[in-house]
Amino acid sequence: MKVLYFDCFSGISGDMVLGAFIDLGIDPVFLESELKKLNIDGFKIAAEATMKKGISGTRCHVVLNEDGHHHRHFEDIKRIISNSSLSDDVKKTALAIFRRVAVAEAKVHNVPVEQVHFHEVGALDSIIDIVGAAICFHALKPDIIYGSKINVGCGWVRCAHGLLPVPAPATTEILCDANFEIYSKCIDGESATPTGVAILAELGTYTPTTPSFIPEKTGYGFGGKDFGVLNALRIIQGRKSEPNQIMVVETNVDDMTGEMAGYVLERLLKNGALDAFYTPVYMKKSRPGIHLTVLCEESKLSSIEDTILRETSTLGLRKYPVERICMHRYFKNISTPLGEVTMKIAEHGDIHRETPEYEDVKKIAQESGKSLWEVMEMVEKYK
Ligand SMILES: O=C([S-])c1cc(C(=O)S)c[n+]([C@@H]2O[C@H](COP(=O)(O)O)[C@@H](O)[C@H]2O)c1
Ligand code: NI
Repeated sequence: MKVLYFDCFSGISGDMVLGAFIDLGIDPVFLESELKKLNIDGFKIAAEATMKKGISGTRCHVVLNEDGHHHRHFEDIKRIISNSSLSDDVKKTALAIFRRVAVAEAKVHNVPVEQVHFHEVGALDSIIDIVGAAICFHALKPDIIYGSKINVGCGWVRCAHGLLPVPAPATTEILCDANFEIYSKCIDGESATPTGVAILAELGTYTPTTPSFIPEKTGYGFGGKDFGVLNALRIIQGRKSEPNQIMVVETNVDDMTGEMAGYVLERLLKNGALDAFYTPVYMKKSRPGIHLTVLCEESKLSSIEDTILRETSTLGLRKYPVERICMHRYFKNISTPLGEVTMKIAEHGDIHRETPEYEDVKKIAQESGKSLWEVMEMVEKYK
């Protein structure tokens, strides 16, 4: 299982993310050629291997020519990304990151999301940072990205609105919709930007302490400012064995129709649940209700939580980690006089169990006119 750990000891910005990904091994030529699929001119990726505070890493920034300094609305940005020839996965991730920035700006400036007018954040370099991060993410295909506490800096930052407090209002709103702890230490200035925080909030899972995994390599992406301390995002890449720990997410509802309940299970399984099921319960005021249980990997937690809160009538949910034991499973085909049957084999220690796939047994029973019992007995003789 591939792990990336974003160590945000001096915050995170779009440039720092791209720099760290390139330092980790993403080819800048590949990145630029993918970005050209946006069909917009006026930019170049400048990635330079360099040293800061004696540490080698990569400084990456987007170089814009005159055409690049456009102001855009969220609608324009959505159109550019959707109409590009990037993969659907990259488009989906980039749009989700941008939406976080747009929702935050809408809230801060009290305008509808679609009409958010990006001056700095919407400038071409943010599009490049966000789409670039999505490209790197889908190229590396991590199973999980962990994110540390974020050192956001302190003081004031000068931007198009004037002098704003750090973290900037947009950054703060993005953080309010994420689940990352923030702090400020040793940095006078803005170390976490809206773009950087939105990327981490979308791709990452917060971890208050260093996660347990086997580190394999590191990438340092330098920021452009000099804060006196090392201004870099460090991504540590590593691996850990397949999770034997999964999450259980639960909620109770008593005011959904049966049709809605069925739909919710379909959505949950589509959005990454390992299993999802209902148990009948009696709730307050003796109301018959349903208890929803969802099993999922930690990396799918935010998608599962979102589905439950969006698609059910619940006002909250519970979640907790559980250990699981999985038997090793594989398949083999056997030939019988009535046709091929796939056997599912499950093993654990000295336990060995072979079971015919139900759909194969059913098909043979229907085609031969025999009962399911007779077909099962017949299969036993040929396995
Ligand atoms: O462009 C806008 S509207 C803007 C809003 C805010 C608010 O907090 S509101 C902040 N900023 C600042 O712009 C720069 C660029 O940010 P990136 O995420 O594009 O790197 C940064 O200093 C923001 O705090 C812009
Ligand atoms: Ni703003």
